[in-house]
Amino acid sequence: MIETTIGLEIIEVVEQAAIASAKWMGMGEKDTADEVAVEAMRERMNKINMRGRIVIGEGERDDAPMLYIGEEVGVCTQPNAKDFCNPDELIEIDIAVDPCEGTNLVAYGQNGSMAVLAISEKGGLFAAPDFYMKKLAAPPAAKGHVDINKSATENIKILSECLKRKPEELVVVVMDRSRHEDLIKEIRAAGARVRLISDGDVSAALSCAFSGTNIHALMGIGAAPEGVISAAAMRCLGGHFQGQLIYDPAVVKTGLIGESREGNLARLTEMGITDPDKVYNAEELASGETVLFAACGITPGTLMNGVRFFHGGARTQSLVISSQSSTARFVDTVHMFDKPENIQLR
Ligand SMILES: O=C(COP(=O)(O)O)[C@@H](O)[C@H](O)[C@H](O)[C@H](O)COP(=O)(O)O
Ligand SMILES: [Mn+2]
Ligand SMILES: [Mn+2]
Repeated sequence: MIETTIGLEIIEVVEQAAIASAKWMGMGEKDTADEVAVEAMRERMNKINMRGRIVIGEGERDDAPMLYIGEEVGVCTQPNAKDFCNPDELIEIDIAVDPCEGTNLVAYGQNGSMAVLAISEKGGLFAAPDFYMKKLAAPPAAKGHVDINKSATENIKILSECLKRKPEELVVVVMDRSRHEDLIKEIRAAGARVRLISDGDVSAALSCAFSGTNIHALMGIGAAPEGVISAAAMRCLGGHFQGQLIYDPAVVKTGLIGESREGNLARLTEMGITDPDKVYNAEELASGETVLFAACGITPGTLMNGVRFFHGGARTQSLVISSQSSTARFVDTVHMFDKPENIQLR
């Protein structure tokens, strides 16, 4: 239902955000790389005949005025909507966005950044606070076998059995943060190899669902909003994803959560989260009947190329995943800005 309503327009949404941000690649200005992506994403989204509401957006972390949580997007949410569409005929949809996932990666010209979003019917995406989240992602063959409550050692053994690989043939992605020192030691001691990333754990989670990426698991703590977006993709792809909110500042001493455990717990209660220790699986974080996910590479990544500019145009690569049609479409697009003289085949 959602897929036919919005069609392939969401590809353009992530493409426009990625192109805008890629213009700032390597310029050392992370805020600008982020802002232009947000603006481009919002502008294109507001041209779609839909009644959308942002449930995960820019607001909390960056105090940004656009694509904030609760913002209504789409032609059919505008005051003059009735001139263009019949809003009553359209279902309301919830949208989780990260227009520039990996702002540091873009600013410093490093791999793994993307413009990304997830969509579902109203209430179909967990409205996660901008807290941390402990995450475990793994390939479909290990779904339901690995478990975030088990130790990394146990999970590596399970992964090894499910994927029919020796531990040393496994690669686990972990964010390069001091909070992961013990985790990294444990993974290595269990025989698996560790790929450390400075940012961009959505790309890492997603990569677990595709064989051939040489990424077999994501372990450790990243941001909760990115966890929901990753879960949306993993749910559609049948991959394993679990997430658990982190509210205790003793676990992650800096960053997204407040300084008091009690204050953080109170905030979760206010948001209606009654069991703060709950382990959510992909189907709970993205529970809607229909879930769509779209991403476009800004800088090169495991699954998608980054934006490549040429004289008069650009080429992008996106990934659109739908639970409705059970498809994962890799979309390669040539954008012709000024009638380029030369369009390369690949
Ligand atoms: O790397 C990330 C940054 O995202 P963005 O702000 O959109 O560029 C995310 O993939 C991480 O999940 C997460 O935001 C990060 O782990 C939280 O930041 P930190 O406190 O540096 O670990
Ligand atoms: Mn992000
Ligand atoms: Mn971002």
